[in-house]
Amino acid sequence: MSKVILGGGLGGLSAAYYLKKFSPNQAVTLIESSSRTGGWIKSSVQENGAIFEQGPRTIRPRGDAGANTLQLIEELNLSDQIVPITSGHPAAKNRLIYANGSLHLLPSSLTGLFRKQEPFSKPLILHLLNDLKARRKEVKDESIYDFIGRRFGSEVADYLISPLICGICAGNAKEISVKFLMKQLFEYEQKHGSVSKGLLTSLFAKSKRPTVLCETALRARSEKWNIYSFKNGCETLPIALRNNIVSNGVNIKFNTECTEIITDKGQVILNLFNNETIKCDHLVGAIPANVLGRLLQKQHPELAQCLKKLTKNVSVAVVNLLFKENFIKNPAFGLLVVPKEQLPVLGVIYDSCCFPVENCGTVLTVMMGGYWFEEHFGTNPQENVLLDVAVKHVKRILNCDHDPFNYKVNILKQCLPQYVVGHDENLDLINGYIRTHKLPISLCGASYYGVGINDVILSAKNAVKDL
Ligand SMILES: Cc1cc2nc3c(=O)[nH]c(=O)nc-3n(C[C@H](O)[C@H](O)[C@H](O)COP(=O)(O)OP(=O)(O)OC[C@H]3O[C@@H](n4cnc5c(N)ncnc54)[C@H](O)[C@@H]3O)c2cc1C
Ligand SMILES: C=Cc1c2[nH]c(c1C)Cc1[nH]c(c(CCC(=O)O)c1C)Cc1[nH]c(c(C)c1CCC(=O)O)Cc1[nH]c(c(C)c1C=C)C2
Repeated sequence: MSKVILGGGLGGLSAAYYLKKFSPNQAVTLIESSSRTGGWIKSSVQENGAIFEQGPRTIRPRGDAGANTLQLIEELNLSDQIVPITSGHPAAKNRLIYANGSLHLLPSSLTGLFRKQEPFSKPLILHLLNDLKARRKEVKDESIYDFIGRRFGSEVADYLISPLICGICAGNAKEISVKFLMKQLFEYEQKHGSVSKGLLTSLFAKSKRPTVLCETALRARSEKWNIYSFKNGCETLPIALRNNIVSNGVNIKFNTECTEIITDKGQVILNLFNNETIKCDHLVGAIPANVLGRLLQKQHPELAQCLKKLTKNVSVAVVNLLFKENFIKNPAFGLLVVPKEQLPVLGVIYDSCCFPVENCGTVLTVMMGGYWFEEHFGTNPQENVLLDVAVKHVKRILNCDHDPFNYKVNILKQCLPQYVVGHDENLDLINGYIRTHKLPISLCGASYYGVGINDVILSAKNAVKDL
C-alpha cells in the first residue's frame, strides 16, 4: 500500500522528495487542496524584471539545517540559480528599526556594541553585561520578552527582540516561547546561572563532529554568504521539487481537500471533500497543526486538542510596491517597526537593495498586521485599504513622497504559526500520543520544529527517514 502526504507546501513537497530518495519504489500520493503546490512560497516576475515575493525571500546558509537545504538544492541542480548576499553587502550588515518616530541602524559589529546609539540609552554592551548580575530564575519555559527583559533589560526586549520576533513570525514577543529563537541561551541560564557563564563553558566544551558539507555549502562558506535567494525568486525551489517528484512517479492530486482522517488497524483512511476516500499505510501530515487537529477531532479528540493548541496562526498582509525613482538613502535589508509604536506595519523589505535588477527603480515589500492584524484591519479588509495604508506609512517612515506605478496586495490568512510558551511540552504530548497509540502518522511543516525554510525541509526529511 502507498504512503500519502497531506499538503503540497514546501513541507509536503520535501517529504515526497525524501520518501522517493530513500525508497524509490515506494508508491506516494500527495494531496493538495489548492490548484498549485508551494503553499506560501510564491514569486512573480514583473514586466521590467523586478520580482514580487509574496512569502519568503531569503534563506540562511548556516547551520546543519542550512547545509541540508544547500544539499537539496544541489541534488535538484539549482546551484547555478542561487543569488547570494555576502557578508560585506549592505543588505547583510544593515538592519533598521523604526522607533520613537525615526529610523535607527542596529549595531552590526563588535565596535558598534560599545557605542551609545539611539534608541538605546546606553551602549548595548552595558545591557548585555547586565546578564552577569541578574539572578537565575528556574522556569520550564517563558516568553522571549520576559527572558530578555530579565537578563538584559527592557530596552533590549523592546527595541531589539520585539521587532525581531515581528520580522520572523509576525508575533508578539510577550507570548512567544524563548525556546523558539533562543533555546540555547535559555538553557545556559538554567544550567549555568547566566547566559555568559554558559557561553564561556560551551567555548571549552568538546566540539561536535563537523557535518560533511556538499560543494554548494562549501562555496557558501568560502564566499561568506549571509543569505541567498534564486534568480527567479524563492518559488524556484518548490517548482523544482514538484517537477522532480512528478518525474519520480509521485501522484499529485490537486484541488483535493481532505475533510477527515480515520485510523484503523495500521491503516489511515482519508475522507475527501468529494466523498471519495483514500487509504494508505502511512500518512505524512504536512498541513498546519490546527487544521490537522480539526481532521482528527472525531476519532482522536485528545490529540486534536493538543494540535489545535500548538499553533495559533496569525495573518499578514503583504504589499509589493514598485517605484520609478531610486530613493533609498541608506541601503539595507529593510526596517522593522518596534511594536511599541502601535503601527499597522510590521516591517518593510528593501527588495531592490537585496537583489538589484537593472533599471528597476525601487522595489519594496510592506508586511502588515501579524499578531495585531484584526486590531488594525478587522477580519476582511479591502485590498485598496491595505494598499493605501502601506503607501501612507512608507511615505511617513522613509520620509519621501513617491507613489508606486505597480503593486500587488495579498492577504495571507493564518500564514505564520506562533510558538507560544509551552510549545515544546505540547509537542512532546503530541508525539507521545502518536507513539502510544501506534498511529501510522508522521508530522512535518512549519507548525512543529521551526518556521524557516530550512527547518521545514529538515522536518520533512526527519519525518520520513524511518518509513
Ligand atoms: C509572509 C511570509 C514570509 C516568510 N519569509 C521567510 C523567509 O524570508 N525565509 C524563510 O526561511 N522562511 C520564510 N517564511 C516561512 C516559510 O515560507 C514557511 O514556513 C513555509 O513555506 C511553510 O511551508 P509548509 O509546507 O509547512 O506550509 P504551507 O506553505 O502552509 O503548506 C501547506 C499546504 O497544505 C495545503 N492544505 C491545507 N489544508 C489542507 C487540507 N485539508 N487538504 C489538503 N491540503 C491542505 C495548503 O493548501 C498548502 O499548500 C515566510 C512565511 C511567510 C508567510
Ligand atoms: C516584517 C515581517 C516579516 C519579515 N520577514 C518575515 C516576517 C513575518 C518572515 C521571516 N523572515 C525570516 C524568516 C525565517 C527565519 C528562519 O528561521 O530562517 C521568516 C519566517 C528571515 C529573517 N528576517 C529577519 C531576520 C533577522 C531573519 C532571520 C535570518 C536572517 O538573519 O536573515 C529580519 C527581518 N524580517 C523582515 C524585515 C523587514 C527584517 C529586518 C529588517 C520582514
